[in-house]
Amino acid sequence: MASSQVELSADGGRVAVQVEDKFVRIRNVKVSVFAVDSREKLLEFCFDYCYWSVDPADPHYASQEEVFQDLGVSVLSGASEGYNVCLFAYGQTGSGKTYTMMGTPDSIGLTPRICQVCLRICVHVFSSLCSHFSFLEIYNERVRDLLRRGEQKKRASLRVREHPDKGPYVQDLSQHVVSDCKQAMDLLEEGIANRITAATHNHDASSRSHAIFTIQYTQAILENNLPSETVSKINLVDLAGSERADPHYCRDRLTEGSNINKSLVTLGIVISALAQNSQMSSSCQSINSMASEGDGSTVGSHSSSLSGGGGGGGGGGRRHCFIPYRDSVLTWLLKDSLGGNSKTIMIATVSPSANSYNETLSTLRYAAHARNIVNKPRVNEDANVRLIRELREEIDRLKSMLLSFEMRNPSPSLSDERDGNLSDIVLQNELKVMQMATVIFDTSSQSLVIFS
Ligand SMILES: Nc1ncnc2c1ncn2[C@@H]1O[C@H](COP(=O)(O)OP(=O)(O)OP(=O)(O)O)[C@@H](O)[C@H]1O
Repeated sequence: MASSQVELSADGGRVAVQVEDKFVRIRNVKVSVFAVDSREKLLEFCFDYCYWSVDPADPHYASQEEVFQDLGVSVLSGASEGYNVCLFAYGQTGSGKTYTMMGTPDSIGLTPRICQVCLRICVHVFSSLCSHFSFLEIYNERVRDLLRRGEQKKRASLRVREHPDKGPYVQDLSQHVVSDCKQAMDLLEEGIANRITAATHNHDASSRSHAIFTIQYTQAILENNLPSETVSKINLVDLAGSERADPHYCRDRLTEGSNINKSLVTLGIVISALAQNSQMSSSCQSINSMASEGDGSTVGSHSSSLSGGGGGGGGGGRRHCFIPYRDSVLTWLLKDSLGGNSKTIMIATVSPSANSYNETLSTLRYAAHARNIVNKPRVNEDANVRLIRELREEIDRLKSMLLSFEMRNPSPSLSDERDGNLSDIVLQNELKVMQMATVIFDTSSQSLVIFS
């Protein structure tokens, strides 16, 4: 990209963005090379992956396949390990969010590719198990089902509710069982066609809503000789143009402007608060680990209690920020994806043109913030199977304690009482495990498919 300063972008502006390996550089072309002022001419950002996809003839051009191999494959591997995964595209209008997430008929994007592979895995590996798809849009802070048919279609807006364990969800959102690729592609096309779009100053089919496509992916596995189900959720999100967070945009469409604004502005607040909390936790952890390095006897205990502290407490006497997830429908629905039980990837799409300098810089800063967030994903395993595994681990731990106790105290009179207590606990746990294992076999023998 050595010649990028003199290249012109599609909108006639000078190319102001350079991509090299994991770095994106943005040049402020208004600042003269000789100027002596406080404005910076070149700013650099580092991300996990950076792609250049302006001109297919460019040797550095990143194809949809390349993006899928990096990001789509990690979404699928996260889901197959039992994690919730979220991938969302953020950027100004016309910068390529929908192209990246959905693609075009000639160049399909991440969502159809992920669906296809997901279904292939379900069909070949899990024989009769299949995935559930749903597709919604958030428009003017209202949730619309993009896959609702017939009479039900008339019910315009759906309610968001929150389950104490499963988190926020959309009540009455249609779920579609899909068993082959054709069905999946038809559903995707139907949903995309139902999305609200409009012409904007630089994009004649601009998405005015935030779209969330969800795949619920169920796997049956055999763990410690017990059948178990893990259910992972893949959220694929195509946001409306980020300039809608700017109060000066869309003055003529006041209602739409202000509502889309609300979701995107709240998203910005949530991301920066989460990044701040994550940084605070990591600095507390390093202070604690430095402290415990000086006092070798207690290594580990402090740092593990801190990392388990969730979003509220926090150590070191400093308070974690409140995260206003419920201030907008988008952040409420993506609560887990943004700061909880999910492996999340943010794709920031930018225009290479100098005409979009401010918007591009703000998108890159946004993404740099989001990169600091540390989520706490966990495998969504069956609660009973998890309990059995924990009890078995406890039994093993108690048995080894008993053994070492007996070895250290050969005189029976000293250790009798303690031995008796430990043996009782081991026995009780073993009984619990047996009872639970029987219940799981009884209730699940009809519904689970175990792959060989
Ligand atoms: N990397 C790319 N290669 C080829 N065409 C692209 C690429 N990125 C975007 N486009 C094309 O540019 C146009 C705008 O892209 P797209 O619809 O993805 O923008 P967007 O960010 O989703 O915009 P909006 O927020 O307004 O919906 C589309 O015609 C799309 O096909």
